[in-house]
Amino acid sequence: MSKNWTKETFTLNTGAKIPAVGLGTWQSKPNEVRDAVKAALLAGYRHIDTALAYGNENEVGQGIKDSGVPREEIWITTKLDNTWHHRVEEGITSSLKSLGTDYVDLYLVHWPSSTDPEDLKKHLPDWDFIKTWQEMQKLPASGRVKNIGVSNFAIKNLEKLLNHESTKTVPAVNQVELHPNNPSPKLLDYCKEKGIHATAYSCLGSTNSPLASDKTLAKIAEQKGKTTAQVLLMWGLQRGSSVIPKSVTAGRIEANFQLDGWSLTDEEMKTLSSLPDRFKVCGDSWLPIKVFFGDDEA
Ligand SMILES: NC(=O)C1=CN([C@@H]2O[C@H](COP(=O)(O)OP(=O)(O)OC[C@H]3O[C@@H](n4cnc5c(N)ncnc54)[C@H](OP(=O)(O)O)[C@@H]3O)[C@@H](O)[C@H]2O)C=CC1
Ligand SMILES: O=C1CO[C@H](CO)[C@@H](O)[C@@H]1O
Repeated sequence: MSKNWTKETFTLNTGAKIPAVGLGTWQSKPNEVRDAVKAALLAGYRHIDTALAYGNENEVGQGIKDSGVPREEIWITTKLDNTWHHRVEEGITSSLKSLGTDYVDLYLVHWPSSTDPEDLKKHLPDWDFIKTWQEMQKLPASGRVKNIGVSNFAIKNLEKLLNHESTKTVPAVNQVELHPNNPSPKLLDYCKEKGIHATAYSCLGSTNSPLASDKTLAKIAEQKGKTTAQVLLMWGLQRGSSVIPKSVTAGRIEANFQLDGWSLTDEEMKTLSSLPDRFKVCGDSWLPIKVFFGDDEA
């Protein structure tokens, strides 16, 4: 059954409603991201994804103000950087200041890696993401963070977190890489079972996406009279994940939001979920510890 996805939300375990489609901003360059955020909000987007690590929170905040859309109508997600795990309070304070807002709707632990700021090849010896989550859990009481969640958490990391005695708040969201070349059905099922909403990042396969030349995807898009990007977004949405396509190109920002009143059939969904190729945009080789264990793949 087709939906009007541009108005649709997913309800989180806190009762909050995250808009199904958002704008990604990783690799959106300075002087581009401000206009991209404004263009997206004027096109109807109500969800913007950023991170301290992207170095663009300031411009994202400016784009939001330029748009004239009231703050309370917009869902803002930002993320705690790996080298800030032992400074959660400072991390959120810095992000709020850069964004020029009093609160964010969602604050995520960007990776389950407490990286030593003095040496990016090292993990902090006395700090892991369990301690980080203890600090994260304190944030909603202040009103400066409406919901807390995680990102890039494989099942093994989620199990460790959920089974720890200090975990009182189940993450509202796990933001992970999801596209037909990295569909992660086991991880998606696990999140669903635990009441954790999954947001799909690199949902188009990111920059230089191998999916851009996938013949099966191209055929489905042609048959439906849609772009391959629109089909990829619909595939993500129909699996129950919110999607956050990044673009700094006005025409693409608009086209990526044309997701109302059509759908993929069960057969098309199955075909796209069974593409044989596998690739990951964001691996863990750059981190001091392993965070993926294969259970996010499959
Ligand atoms: N939590 C995490 O660790 C991560 C989170 N993310 C988040 O997810 C967002 C999306 O992921 P990202 O990796 O950026 O990649 P996406 O899968 O969103 O792809 C972005 C790329 O696709 C291009 N593009 C966008 N729309 C179209 C279109 N309609 N037709 C053709 N090309 C198009 C963009 O180009 P152009 O801009 O030039 O138009 C850009 O090169 C990020 O921006 C970030 O906010 C991403 C990675 C990791
Ligand atoms: O959001 C992100 C974009 O990619 C980066 C490099 O892999 C990461 O910092 C992060 O996952």
